[in-house]
Parts: sequence; C-alpha cells; structure tokens
Amino acid sequence: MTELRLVAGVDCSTQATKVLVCDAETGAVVREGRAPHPDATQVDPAEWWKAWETASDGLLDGVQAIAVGGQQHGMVLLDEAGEVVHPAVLWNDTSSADATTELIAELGGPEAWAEAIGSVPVPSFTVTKLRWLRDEAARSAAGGVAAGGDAAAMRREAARRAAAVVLPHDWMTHRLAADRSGIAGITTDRGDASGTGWWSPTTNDYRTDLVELAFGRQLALPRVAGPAEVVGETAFGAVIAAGTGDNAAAALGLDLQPGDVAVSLGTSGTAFARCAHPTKDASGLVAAFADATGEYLPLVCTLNAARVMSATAHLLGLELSAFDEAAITSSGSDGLVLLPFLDGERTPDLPHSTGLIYGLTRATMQPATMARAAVEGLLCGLADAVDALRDQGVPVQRVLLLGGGARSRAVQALAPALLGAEIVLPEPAEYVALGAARQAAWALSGAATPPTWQVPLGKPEPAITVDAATIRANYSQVLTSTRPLLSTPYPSPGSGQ
Ligand SMILES: Nc1ncnc2c1ncn2[C@@H]1O[C@H](COP(=O)(O)OP(=O)(O)O)[C@@H](O)[C@H]1O
Ligand SMILES: O=C(CO)[C@@H](O)[C@H](O)COP(=O)(O)O
Repeated sequence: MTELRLVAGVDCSTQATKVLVCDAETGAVVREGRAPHPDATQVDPAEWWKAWETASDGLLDGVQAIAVGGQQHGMVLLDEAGEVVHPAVLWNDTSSADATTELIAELGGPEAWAEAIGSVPVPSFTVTKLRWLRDEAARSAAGGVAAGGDAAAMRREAARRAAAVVLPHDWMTHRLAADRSGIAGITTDRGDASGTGWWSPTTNDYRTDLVELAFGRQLALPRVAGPAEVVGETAFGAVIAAGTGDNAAAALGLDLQPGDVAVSLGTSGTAFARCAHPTKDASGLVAAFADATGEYLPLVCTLNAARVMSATAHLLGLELSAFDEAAITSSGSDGLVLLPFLDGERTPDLPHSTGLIYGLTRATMQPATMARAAVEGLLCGLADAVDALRDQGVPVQRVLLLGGGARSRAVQALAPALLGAEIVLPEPAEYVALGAARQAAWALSGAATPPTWQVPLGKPEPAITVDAATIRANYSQVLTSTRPLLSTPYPSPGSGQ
C-alpha cells in the first residue's frame, strides 16, 4: 500500500483558526481541528498563533506541506526585529471611516483610486488603517504626552516604531518558518496583496506612493510570491506555500469555473468569481482583487452575514436550529424589513450605520416573522452584491453557497428566489482551509497546475416560493429612504450616550 502524502491548510479567519490535513492526491480530509479567536476588531496576532497551536495539536504528524489562508486586509505592523507593535486592526474595524473619506479625496476621488488599484477603498482596506494610525498618533502627540491615556501612547509608539506592514496570512506564514529573522524574507501573494489598497492588479505590482500617501513615509512590504512557490520550511519539516487571502483560498478550494459565483456567509458576506481580466469599479461596490492562481477575483463584501442570524436568534431566545426552523416555517415576512447593518456596513458604504427594522405591526411583531425578515435582509444585501458583479460583466450561471451561514436551511431555501440563480451547495466543509491545503499540495508537487480535487455537492433544502421582487423592492425602498440617517454616526452627538 502506498503511503498517503499529507498536506495541511489553515484558515486564520475572523472568528477562528481552522486546520485541515488532507491527502495531497485527492483532497480527502483525514484530520481537522479548530480553535476560537477573541471577538474583537483589534486583536494581538499572538492570539492567532495560540489558536493555531491549539487547533493543530496532534494533527501534524507526516504533513509534508502547509499553506495559510487568512482574513483579508488586517493591518499587522512590525518593527525592524519583526515584533508586533500594535494589535492587528481587522477588516471589520470601522475606525478608519474618516481616514477613508480623506484618502479618497486626496488622490482625486473614486475614479482616481479605481484607476490606481481597480477599487475604491472602504474602511476595511489596509491603506485606510495606516492613515488612521498615523492620524491617531499625531492627534495624541499634539495633545501632549499624556493625551489619550495608554491606548494613545501605544499608537504613538507604534507609528514611530513601525518598519513593515503585513497581513494576517503573511504574519502567520512567516511565523511558521523555522528559519526567520526580523522582517527579512516575509512574503505575501497577489490574492492578499490586492486587498491592501497599495497593489495594482493591472501592473501586478505595488504602488508604494500610496503607502507614502497614507502613512507619510515608506514601510517595508512583503515580497509577492508566485502561486505555487515554496517560501520556507516549518520546524516540523513541511514546506510552506505562499498562502493567500481567505476568499482567494475558498475560490481555489471550490475550483470555481466560469459562470460560478461563490457566495460566502461567514462573519463577512462575500460574493466573488474567478475572472481572466481585472475589473475597475469606480462605484466602489466591486473590489478588484486577484486570485491565487494568477488570475483575478472581483469581489463584493458585506460586514454582516452569519452573525445576523446568531444575533437575531439570541434576541428571540432561540438556538440556531430553532431560529432556522422558525424562519423556514414562517408564512412570510409580510413587509417586515430588517436592514442587517449590526456591525456598521461596508457594502453599501455605511460604516456608521446600525441595523434597522421597519414594518412592525401587531401582526408582524412575531418571532417567526422576525426570523424570516433577518434571513431575507441578509440575503437582499447579498443579492445586491451578486447584481453588482453582474454589472461588471461577470456571468452568473450558478451560485455556490458556503461559509458557516450556508448551513442554515432557511438560507438555502430562500437563496434561489432572492439571488435569482441556480443554487449549488458544496458539501459543508472548510473551503478556505481546503483551498490553502490544495495550494500546499500544488507547491509540493512542483506541477504547472493545482491537483484535481473533487468538490462533493450536497442537497440544498427545497426552494421556498416567495415574491422576491417585492421583498427586494421593500428592502431597497427602506434603505434608500433611511440612508441619510444611516450615514450619521450613532449614537448621534448630543444624545447623552
Ligand atoms: N446552521 C447555522 N445557521 C446559521 N448560522 C450558522 C449555522 N452554523 C454556523 N453558523 C454561523 O457561521 C458563523 C461561522 O462561519 P465561518 O464561515 O466559520 O465564519 P468565519 O470564516 O468568519 O470565521 C458563525 O457566526 C455561526 O454562528
Ligand atoms: O474583508 C473581507 C473580504 O474583502 C472578508 O471576507 C475578510 O476576508 C474576512 O472573512 P471571514 O472571516 O468573514 O471569512
């Protein structure tokens, strides 16, 4: 019997680290582990390392190659010695909303950014976080040494000491290498570099002038490794592949084909497709990301997806399974509209917004109606995302549902009508970690293309017939008419809170 060649894929996501050990030939998962991350938008990267150690404990025997897929955009600042100088500021931290507005204006508006990097930055993009830190440090310095207390002092010190800026997967990849010293030799890949705001998909290169624009000085940036490159070796003797951003890793795990759009319901909601050419969207809806194979990955991202369901379930005092049952058996939302912007929102660009419920009557103020409205609200946001991809010329033949939220039967049943496409449900699996494992197998093989791994399909819940046009029109009307309110910081100044 031939011995299995094993590879590992890691997903360092917002909520958890997940590790899969797979057969390099077939992709069959032979071992898996996971460990949670702190529920915060600024996190010490040491927490990711701790989670990785817990999640991978006892799994790594015989693993010959490894790669990391990571939540995109998070700003990890390092000093010359490679020490972290500030908690990583994650993609879902909206502190940089004002910095984003300023940066967009300073370069000459949304069109200038679309020309430079294919996308218009939102507060998720790393470039805006750099500007935020610079401004915070300057503000507290101007206010005197003690201004702002410990947090402000830390930011001043971080801005002074920062020598390099990297992303979560870059940091984890470097940390895995047995032979590393300071910031020398840190790598990233096109997929993750494309979410920084200082990498151009058209020139395939960094725009270091945009780092300077944001931070006022240059920082070292990781070398962009090739899709199948070996970038190091771990202490346990496995080769390390380049790794990538989590959505690019999921695209690789799913082996997306033309006409396929992946819709992921994790902490974020994302809709993305593989594409042979870069996109350029000055409206700011579609981000011009790169994929992990040398192509492109136009993507729309919302800040609120799976947690809309867990938060509503919590409100209703229901377990997730009971919430799901309530949403699916409800006779309908009857005009109850939930705008699901519980953590602010990125698409549409409303970083200061909160959630909103419209249409409460004695008839609609029922748990099952509320559960249905929550699922419809998050799907309406994702339907707008899929439409934005269509507007960029991305063909949408089938939608592949993934992420923790895709386990919801109500999501599966309502998605065909609301997303307006055939729904395919890949067998529930950790597709980011699987894609990272496939990249590791590719790097290990030295082949020109990634190995062929089958993606088993599950059977989605039967579709529920709903009046999708009316549900989407109601959602859109509530959003349009409350937009001025949702654009204002909440609680509003002077509210006494
Ligand atoms: N059956 C379900 N119904 C709704 N949400 C679910 C279900 N199972 C898991 N989730 C949610 O999925 C989320 C985790 O999804 P995941 O894709 O792992 O997120 P991330 O990659 O952001 O860490 C959690 O918020 C969890 O509550
Ligand atoms: O910001 C984006 C994409 O642009 C998010 O998709 C993050 O990459 C986080 O992903 P999850 O942890 O929700 O999977």
